[in-house]
Amino acid sequence: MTAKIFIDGEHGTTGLQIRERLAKRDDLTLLSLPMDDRRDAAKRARFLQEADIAILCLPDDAAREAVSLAAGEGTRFIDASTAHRTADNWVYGFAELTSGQAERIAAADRVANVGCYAIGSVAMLRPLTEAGILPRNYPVTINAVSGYSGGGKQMIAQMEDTSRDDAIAANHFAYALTLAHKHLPEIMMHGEIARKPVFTPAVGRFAQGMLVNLPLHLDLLDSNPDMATIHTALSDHYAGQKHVAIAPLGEANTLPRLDAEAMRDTDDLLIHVFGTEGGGQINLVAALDNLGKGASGSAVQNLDLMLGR
Ligand SMILES: NC(=O)C1=CN([C@@H]2O[C@H](COP(=O)(O)OP(=O)(O)OC[C@H]3O[C@@H](n4cnc5c(N)ncnc54)[C@H](OP(=O)(O)O)[C@@H]3O)[C@@H](O)[C@H]2O)C=CC1
Ligand SMILES: CC(=O)N[C@@H](CCC(=O)OP(=O)(O)O)C(=O)O
Repeated sequence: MTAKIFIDGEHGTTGLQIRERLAKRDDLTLLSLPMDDRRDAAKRARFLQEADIAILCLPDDAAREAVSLAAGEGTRFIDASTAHRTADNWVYGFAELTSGQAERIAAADRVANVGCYAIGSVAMLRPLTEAGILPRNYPVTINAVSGYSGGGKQMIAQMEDTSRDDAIAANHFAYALTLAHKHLPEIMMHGEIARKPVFTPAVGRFAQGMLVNLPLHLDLLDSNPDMATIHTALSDHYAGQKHVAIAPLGEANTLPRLDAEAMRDTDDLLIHVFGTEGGGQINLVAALDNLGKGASGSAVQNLDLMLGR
């Protein structure tokens, strides 16, 4: 029997990408609302109740509402919004997070899909905190740049349509300048760090792609590790994984630059360990597509786990 899937918000940026990934699947039946009905609560409720799994690609409040619209109907959820990423009774939808996470997702009724900056950050933090290399109270700094599709339909329009009153002219801008970005609780909880990071995201004039930088002073880490120790800890953590990989050590000597669009149109995340041996510092950099492993790609990976595919 095919599984019934409803993408609530399928006409938005994340929803469209999930629909494209699922379109050719014959093991699924997609319940689909026309664009004009996308905000019709009664029609959404019908599909939310009928679906085996509903994937929510909505703003936070609408995602919470969608869960309540299907209350008691046995629908399983994957929520792409920020609403449930640190909530009790929701499993965090990063299958490679730690041992057993893929199995927890497979068994879950409620999966909170990852945030794009958050998965980049957590993917680098968690192996180091788990290995006892990064003290949980380390003063973490995270700098990142995202493609503008990370801001959804609104930011895409602001970046692409210069005639709009709210058009954005900048080619590259920093934001979240009050240091209170909504991904911070998620990064802290799943990265297992105790001190709030200084997180400065930015957006560039490209549609999809992301670099997340985590610079570290090696003498402030436990046992003053060298670059190879960090590289090994990351490689061991993700050994055998298909969607998370660690680039070879020493790349900094051969790569003149790192393209923020390097992982565009993939569902994979690639971690680099940059620095100079003996230099006392490293910069870990996660490269991903904000709509791939940062959103829609992860959602489909979680869906497959939940369906036992
Ligand atoms: N873009 C990205 O890279 C990522 C996004 N996410 C998260 O995924 C979710 C969706 O984001 P994104 O796809 O970018 O956003 P978009 O704005 O592109 O799409 C959201 C969709 O939801 C619809 N919608 C809004 N409010 C309601 C409502 N009350 N009832 C029904 N439908 C509604 C919108 O319709 P309308 O056109 O009428 O506004 C639109 O179709 C967000 O929570 C976002 O934070 C997560 C990771 C990365
Ligand atoms: C470029 C841009 O605006 N990015 C979004 C985050 C995108 C993302 O991860 O989505 P969630 O909102 O679901 O966490 C932001 O900073 O708010």
